[in-house]
Amino acid sequence: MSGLNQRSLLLTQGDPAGIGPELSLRAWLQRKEHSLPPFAVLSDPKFLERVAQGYGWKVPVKVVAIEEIGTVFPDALPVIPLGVTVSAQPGQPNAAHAPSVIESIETAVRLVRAGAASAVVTNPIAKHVLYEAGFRHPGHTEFLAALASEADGHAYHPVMMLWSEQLAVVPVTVHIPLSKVPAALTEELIVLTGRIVAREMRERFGIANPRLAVAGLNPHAGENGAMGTEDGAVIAPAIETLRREGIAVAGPLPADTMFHARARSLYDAALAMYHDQALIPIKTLAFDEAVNVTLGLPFVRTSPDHGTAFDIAGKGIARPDSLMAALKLAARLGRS
Ligand SMILES: NC(=O)C1=CN([C@@H]2O[C@H](COP(=O)(O)OP(=O)(O)OC[C@H]3O[C@@H](n4cnc5c(N)ncnc54)[C@H](O)[C@@H]3O)[C@@H](O)[C@H]2O)C=CC1
Ligand SMILES: NCC(=O)COP(=O)(O)O
Repeated sequence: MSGLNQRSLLLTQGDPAGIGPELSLRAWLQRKEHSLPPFAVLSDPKFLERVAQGYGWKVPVKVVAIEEIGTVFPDALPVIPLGVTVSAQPGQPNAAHAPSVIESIETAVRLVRAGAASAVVTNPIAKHVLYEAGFRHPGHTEFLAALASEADGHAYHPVMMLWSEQLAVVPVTVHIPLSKVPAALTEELIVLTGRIVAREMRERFGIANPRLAVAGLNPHAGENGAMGTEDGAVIAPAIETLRREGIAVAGPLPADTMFHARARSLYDAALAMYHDQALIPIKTLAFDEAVNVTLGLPFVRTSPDHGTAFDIAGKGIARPDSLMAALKLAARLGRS
């Protein structure tokens, strides 16, 4: 495998009715001004050509073998074709699109695991559309871990991190209803998540002694038990365990005061107890720059922080910034 090829990234198709296709084309068009690393899209080349034509964008689409990505990328958008044809109207999701969405992810993982490219970058998928087609995984995060486990028999615990220069957040529980969070939140889960975050902040992000901040679950981190018991009974003991292991951890912190600028300067990553506790602060601070990166996998995966945005798909107004940030972060982490 050539060095050039090993630096290439594989970008999945995502939901073809969402903004993923137009963002992939836009990112390629802006490759020079943003010094983007070479990438190939795993999709139907004819579909991408039609999307480009619809906007009047000059994007030559070229079917490539994986080792050609780096050499083709300066002059054409490299595409690795799927075994299915893709036809979709922007803003009109359909469960019939699921096979191409899933095949694109599976193929990217297989190729990266085989060492043929350095990282997987995923375009957004609409989870409910895939569920309609029988998809059993809550989202990419869990699906990618399942694919990795199927391949080598190891049980991976995937950890979702939303990263930006200003803030990195980790939801300890992820794609579950809010009503199920208290029961899902165990000392073991918090410790396991904290260990993975500390390790990968060191090994992948190059932070020698990462500082973690752990949020409480309840108002005022429980107010000494008067406003909830999980903070003292579950979160505090998990923090003690992590500290005994030599990890620098603060908490449980009241979640309402841990995301302002001075508080953020005291830690490298914040562990939040549920999805929105983590994602609201980072999407408010850095919606256009933040990247979703999955920790705990045997390969690098990043993604833009946003979803399929069916409301604006096909209008040509979707911003490619977060996808471009995801491509750059994947290239950086893929080198570690
Ligand atoms: N990594 C992934 O695959 C993700 C997938 N999703 C999926 O996306 C679907 C829609 O989710 P929503 O909560 O509506 O979030 P969304 O991120 O798709 O849209 C939220 C709002 O942000 C706007 N927006 C999103 N991306 C934008 C961009 N690049 N430029 C300009 N405006 C942008 C949209 O127009 C909308 O008003 C859901 O089915 C969800 O499962 C959501 C987040 C991540
Ligand atoms: N809100 C973030 C999100 O849903 C991302 O999920 P995933 O598909 O990356 O697991």
